Amino acid sequence: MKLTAFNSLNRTQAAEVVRPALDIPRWVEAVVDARPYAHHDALLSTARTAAKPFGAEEIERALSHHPRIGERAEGDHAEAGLSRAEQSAVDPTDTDVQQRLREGNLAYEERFGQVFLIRAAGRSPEEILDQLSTRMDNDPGTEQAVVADQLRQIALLRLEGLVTP
Ligand SMILES: NC(=O)NC1=NC(=O)NC1=O
Repeated sequence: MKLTAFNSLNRTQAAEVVRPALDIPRWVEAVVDARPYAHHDALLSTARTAAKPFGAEEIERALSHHPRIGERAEGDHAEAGLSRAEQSAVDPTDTDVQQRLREGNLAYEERFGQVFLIRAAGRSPEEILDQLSTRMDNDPGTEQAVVADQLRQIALLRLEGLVTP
């Protein structure tokens, strides 16, 4: 949707447009309530500012919307489509990659108690697998900051596609 159209929606409609980017109510409201935006950069900078910091419960809520890397999001709602597109470099028929992702995801979840989240767009399976093993060495506090940053990157990338200049 164009920025001008986004500016003219009512609050409820505008919230529905941006929610697939990041389902954190405080963030959605901040982005919606700063309208009208004079230009696209103002939208992105508001979204970036509102996405820092995230509280632990906000991260937990947002993570619940992300399928595991390698598991294709089901459904035809906006978020599932975005997730499938972001993970398009991960070939579901590559059994070696799938196996390594499955094992890596499980090990990560056992250690950190939450899904492994990475901004997958633009990354090869090898890069994702490399991040998955590298981040296993993080302590929980460090890893939580990394997860928050990945959430921010995904949110901004999605927002750029949902509301265009
Ligand atoms: N577990 C994940 O990292 N999921 C995802 N990363 C993305 O960039 N999109 C997703 O759905």
